[in-house]
Parts: sequence; structure tokens; C-alpha cells
Amino acid sequence: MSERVERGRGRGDVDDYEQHGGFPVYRATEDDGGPDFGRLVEALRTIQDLGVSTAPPPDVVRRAAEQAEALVALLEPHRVPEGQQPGGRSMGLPGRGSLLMMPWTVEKFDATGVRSTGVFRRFHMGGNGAAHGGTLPLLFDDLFGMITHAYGRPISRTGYLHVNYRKITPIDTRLTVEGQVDRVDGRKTFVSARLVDAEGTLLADCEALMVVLLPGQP
Ligand SMILES: CCCCCCCCCC(=O)SCCNC(=O)CCNC(=O)[C@H](O)C(C)(C)COP(=O)(O)OP(=O)(O)OC[C@H]1O[C@@H](n2cnc3c(N)ncnc32)[C@H](O)[C@@H]1OP(=O)(O)O
Repeated sequence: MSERVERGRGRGDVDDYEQHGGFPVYRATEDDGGPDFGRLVEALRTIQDLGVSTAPPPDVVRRAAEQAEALVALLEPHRVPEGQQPGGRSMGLPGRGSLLMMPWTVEKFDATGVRSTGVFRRFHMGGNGAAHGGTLPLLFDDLFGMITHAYGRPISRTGYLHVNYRKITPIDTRLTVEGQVDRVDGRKTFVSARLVDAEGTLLADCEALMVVLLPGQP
């Protein structure tokens, strides 16, 4: 099937869950989880930063543990099935309000590609001021999910993802990642992206294969 035909078939049908394998329905929240959800997620991220960058005395550790346990007890009764939580579905929040995804902000999202900016935080650090090598595939993989969605392709799973680490990726430094669909071949969508700093220096690039799911496929 030619790229143009395949692309045309996908576009406009992305809300048709018949096309999305066995995926549960995901819809963006209408209110980014309410007035305080963004605050909560940002505070939790900062706790992750502090959890890996502080050395408090024992009495502070004990009080912090008690407060963390109290927070767990507060939230525990409110678990919901996948697709119903605001985390990951709040498009107006950095990282869509997900604690797993990079807390980056999407600047461009259309069929020609997706661009996003943000920083790797202290809790993303591998060593000596550099982002952990495992965080870059996470950044690229999530970007590729957005790219295939913006292109109008059904939900796809990553078949492979190849990262070239060109330079040290610094934490606490504003960076930009941008990528696009390069080629479509049946169920296969070939994508690529680049991570650069404010001067445009290439830090890493990545190419991947996204495969459209078959009916009912997990
Ligand atoms: C808005 C909602 C947001 C939600 C977004 C959710 C996004 C989720 C993204 C992910 O979860 S990615 C998670 C990490 N990836 C995985 O866990 C995937 C695990 N692997 C699989 O599930 C299957 O291997 C896969 C779906 C990728 C492919 O298996 P299939 O049995 O469906 O297909 P098949 O193996 O026949 O491959 C289809 C085509 O892709 C090709 N292919 C698959 N894997 C490949 C590979 N690794 N390298 C090269 N080619 C590959 C394969 O050769 C074939 O090419 P042809 O059509 O030309 O014959």
C-alpha cells in the first residue's frame, strides 16, 4: 500500500477504537485533572528529586517517612482502572501529568512532526551531571507515540528503537527533542528524532519502528 493511501486511511480515524488493537479507550481529560492535580504531580516530582539528592538527619527521615505514608493512605482508596486516571491524559500539563514520562512541554504537534522541550531533572541523573542512559529511550519512545498519533496512525507498539548517544546529555538544562514519520509501509511506521541543546548541538538521535496492532492485540 502506498504511503499516501495508508496515511489517508489512518487520518481522521484515530478515535475509532476498532483500529487500536486491544487497547482500552484513552481520552484526554477535559480539566487536566482539576485545579490542583498539576500541583500534586509537580510536588511528587520534586519529592523524587529530593529523594535522590538529600541526606537528612534521622529525625527528618522518620518524619518524612510518616508524611509519605500518610499521603499513600490518602490516595490509596482512589485507585481506578487504566485509562481513567488523569496522570498521562492531561494534555495541558508537562508530561501529560504522568510521573513516568518526562515532564516536558509539547510545542508542536501535527502530521509533519512533534517537538517538545524540557529538562532532565536530578532524579533522571545517571552520573556526573549526565542524564541516565535509560531515560533517553523513554523520552524518544513517548515522542514516537505522539508522532504516530499526530500523523493519524492507529495506536502502535515499538518494534525496535535505536539510540545514538552523541554527547553527554546534561540535567537541569533546557533541551529540545523533535521528530517525524519518515516512511510508512503497511503496518510499519518508521520514525526518527533528534535531541539538541539550546545551541542546536546534537546530543542524541534515534530511529524506531512502530507497528500497528492487529484486532485485539495487546
Ligand atoms: C493515545 C493513546 C496513547 C497510548 C499509546 C500507547 C503506546 C504504547 C507503546 C508501547 O507500549 S511500546 C512498548 C514496547 N514495545 C512492546 O512491548 C512491543 C512488544 N512486541 C510486540 O508486541 C510485537 O512484537 C509487535 C507488535 C511489535 C509486532 O508483532 P506482530 O506479531 O504484531 O507483527 P510481526 O512480527 O508480523 O511484524 C509486523 C511487521 O513488522 C516487522 N517487525 C516487527 N518487529 C520488528 C523488529 N524488531 N525489527 C524489524 N522489523 C520488525 C516484521 O518483520 C513485519 O514486517 P513485514 O510486515 O514487512 O513482514
